[in-house]
Amino acid sequence: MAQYTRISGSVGLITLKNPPVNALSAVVRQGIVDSVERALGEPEVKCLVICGQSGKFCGGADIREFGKKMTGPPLIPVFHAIEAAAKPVVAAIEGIALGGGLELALGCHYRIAHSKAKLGLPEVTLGLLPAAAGSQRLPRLIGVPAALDLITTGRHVTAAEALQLGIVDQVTDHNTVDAAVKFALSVAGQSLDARRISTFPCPRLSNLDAVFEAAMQKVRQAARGAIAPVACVQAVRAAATLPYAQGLEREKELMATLFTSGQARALQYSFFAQRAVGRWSMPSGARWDTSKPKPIRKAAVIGLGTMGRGITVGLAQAGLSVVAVETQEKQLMEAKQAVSGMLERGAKKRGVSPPLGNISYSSNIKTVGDVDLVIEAVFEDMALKKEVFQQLSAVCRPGTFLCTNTSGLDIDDLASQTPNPELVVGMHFFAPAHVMKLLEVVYGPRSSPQAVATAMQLGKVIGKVSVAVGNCQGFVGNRMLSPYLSQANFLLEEGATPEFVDQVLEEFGFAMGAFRMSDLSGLDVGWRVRKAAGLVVPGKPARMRQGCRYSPLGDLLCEQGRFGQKTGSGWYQYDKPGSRVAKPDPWLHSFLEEYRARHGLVARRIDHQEVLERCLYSLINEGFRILEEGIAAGPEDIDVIYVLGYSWPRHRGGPMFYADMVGLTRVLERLEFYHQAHPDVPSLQPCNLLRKLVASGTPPIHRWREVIKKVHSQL
Ligand SMILES: CCCCCCC[C@H](O)CC(=O)SCCNC(=O)CCNC(=O)[C@H](O)C(C)(C)COP(=O)([O-])OP(=O)([O-])OC[C@H]1O[C@@H](n2cnc3c(N)ncnc32)[C@H](O)[C@@H]1OP(=O)([O-])[O-]
Repeated sequence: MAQYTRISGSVGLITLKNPPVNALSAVVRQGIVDSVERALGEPEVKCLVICGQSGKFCGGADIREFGKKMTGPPLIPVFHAIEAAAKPVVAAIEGIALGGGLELALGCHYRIAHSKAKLGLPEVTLGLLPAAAGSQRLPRLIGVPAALDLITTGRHVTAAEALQLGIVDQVTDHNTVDAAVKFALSVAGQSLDARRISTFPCPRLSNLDAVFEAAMQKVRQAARGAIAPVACVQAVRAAATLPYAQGLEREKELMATLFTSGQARALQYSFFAQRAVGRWSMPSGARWDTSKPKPIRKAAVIGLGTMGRGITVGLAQAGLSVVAVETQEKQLMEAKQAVSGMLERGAKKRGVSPPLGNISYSSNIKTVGDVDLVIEAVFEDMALKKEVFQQLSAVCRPGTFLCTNTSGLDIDDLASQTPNPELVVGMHFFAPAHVMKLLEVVYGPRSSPQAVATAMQLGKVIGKVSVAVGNCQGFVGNRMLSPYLSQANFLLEEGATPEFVDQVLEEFGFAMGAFRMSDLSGLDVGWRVRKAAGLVVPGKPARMRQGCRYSPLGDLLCEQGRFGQKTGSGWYQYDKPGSRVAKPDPWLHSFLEEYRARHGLVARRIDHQEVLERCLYSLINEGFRILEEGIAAGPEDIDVIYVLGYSWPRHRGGPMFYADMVGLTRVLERLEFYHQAHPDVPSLQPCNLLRKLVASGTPPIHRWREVIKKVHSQL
């Protein structure tokens, strides 16, 4: 709702009340209309102030209403009524003014912001554009280049930047509503002719075409198939070239296309999924709302390689006290220098001082005796990790949580090295650990709910989106990647090239195709895992392992020392070791030809559809298996992992959302087709849960949990 009160007799105060972010729901919109009308009708009222309750101005349109039947007054006329008012209307912006929230403020005659407020038009991140006249008013207020930047990136700006850009008129460190009331009284009675943004001409640009061409090129490059950023540029162009009323029409047209697009649905699903993963649950019945985390004040990181350094930086930046341990003195010194550099660069960017004092460095593991939680981040080697866990059990005080940063090793096996396995959880960070948003929190069968809650909470404190998942080979992300990569390899055996497979996957929206990504992460990583799993056995029949089809192509490249970018060659060739520019490699092409000839394989023409379906559907099928086994609690968990950790195109929601969009019946049919053609590839065999979902009438994704629950109850 919107509450109307009178302040100092002559100020009408409208307070938006719709927790948690005062979104502009139908009731709020109606409340604004009624309150404005009332204030304008009261002769004693000289001016109006609009604010939001609980220190939040407004988080924009109510996203929960999208896709439902529209009720209540539409936003544009509401904002026009405010702008047309004969009494000054001042927006008192505390906390946030985002999307429709900022558009509401732009409809007001003046804007006063608290110094800690954040403002922005993030609609593009939801697959939309600022369609309550934001795309038309903002360029008129701050000029085309600045508006293009804000609208196409959706970035939030601080109050200070908003003041500099001319979005707000005043910034205060004190009570914003008081400041706005005072300000409103000071301008009461003055002409408002120069305050109505919709009447402003858009500032002229001599190089208009060049500016828009450059903007379009930039978004097309960054967007990888996303349509909203392109529509945002088109809407701003309308503001720059058309009268306001026509610009609004164009904005409406563009919004209509976006609103009904699958991309907007995917991005909005992704928004809610990222929040839903915080409400985790375990098959044991333990849940986020019944498991209390223990506060962590002091943590230790063991092993200061690339991952350990990033984790140390993340913890220190979040204000925690960190003991950073590396047993070799020389490596310890190198790590200290690297960590300090990372902290200094990060602090410079954020305009704060680097939290160097939060970290104490040590070469002695005994120094972690008084910490609340340890994150072990030594080399991915089970024997080494076990040794470290045994040492930690001896030196840590009782009750210390022991976490391991691993991308796939058995958490329970490690936990068995300690007298208190309930205190052990996995924390799978993604490189670079201080930058990547994703954290897989892996619980073993003996991890306590409190240990999981603590790791999840710690993830939140250091700015991660944490997803709780069960213990299995590769957890969720890497386990699903395995059949995807296998298919990519099989396609090469059958006639494709790495360039073609990557091109198809990149056109789909991945930042990098399977082979470019493998070259970047290092081919030796998977080789080591396959060796440990007993798959790389010289002398075995080359293309079968444990009764299933196996491609040794990656192993053969590693045997040649081709580990990817770091060695200057892998699936591609590079100018020099470490170079990032991948070039097709004639050597690789002849190697593939020889390989096919040696194994009697005849290259055939493989089309886009086959590459996409085999790579993606096998990955999705593994996702269904993961859900069936209860390793992930719901499809949102998998989708968040893939969007944040594996560069799955955000505008496609995630693999499970994509399956829903394609249609589960179609996914099932195609998997059946490919499994018939490749009966020795078990990952192409449709899993039970997928069959059950189809049999139960292909419910939409938000209802899958009901079917999953039934499957679990039958087990
Ligand atoms: C043809 C039709 C014409 C339409 C006209 C277009 C109008 C306009 O241009 C479109 C928009 O405004 S688009 C909108 C543009 N605005 C945006 O894109 C802003 C989106 N929001 C954000 O970026 C962040 O939530 C904040 C920074 C606001 C708070 O961050 P934080 O402090 O870390 O908190 P948190 O954990 O993130 O959220 C807490 C709870 O609030 C919930 N919720 C949040 N916003 C919501 C909303 N607008 N709505 C509903 N709910 C919203 C959120 O789900 C969560 O619920 P849960 O049940 O507890 O899980």
